[in-house]
Amino acid sequence: MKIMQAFRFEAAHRLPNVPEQHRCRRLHGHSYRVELRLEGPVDPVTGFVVDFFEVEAAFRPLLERLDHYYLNDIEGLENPTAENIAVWIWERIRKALPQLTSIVVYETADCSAEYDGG
Ligand SMILES: Nc1nc2c(c(=O)[nH]1)N=C([C@H](O)[C@H](O)COP(=O)(O)OP(=O)(O)OP(=O)(O)O)CN2
Ligand SMILES: [Zn+2]
Repeated sequence: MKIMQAFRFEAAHRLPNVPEQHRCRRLHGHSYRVELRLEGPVDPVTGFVVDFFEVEAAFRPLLERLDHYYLNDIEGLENPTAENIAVWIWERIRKALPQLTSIVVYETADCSAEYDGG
């Protein structure tokens, strides 16, 4: 069974490694959406793969580090692309959520990056 829980955060960033004329080199912000995707058997007693409350508790400390911050200031996010944010979250949450299969980070409604550890 597959489950997914989504979270949102607001943050500012700039992409330091794009060409000078690229607009994303300038300071700007996004309303990010993060999807945590998990997979596993359904516990016959609880009816859960993982309790959504447990997923929320695992992600909360990371959300607090991201929401309303300038992402480039965060260690490991000096180049805060959607791809790098997905990897950053994966590396910090995976131990707490062994059923995690992938993380999707949306910068806009139309653009996202998905990381599955591979
Ligand atoms: N592969 C990636 N490409 C780009 C990333 C990224 O993380 N991974 N990021 C950016 C910029 O952050 C940029 O800000 C993206 O947002 P935006 O310019 O708003 O993109 P839109 O297409 O939604 O812009 P419109 O104004 O709607 O045209 C760039 N590339
Ligand atoms: Zn951007």
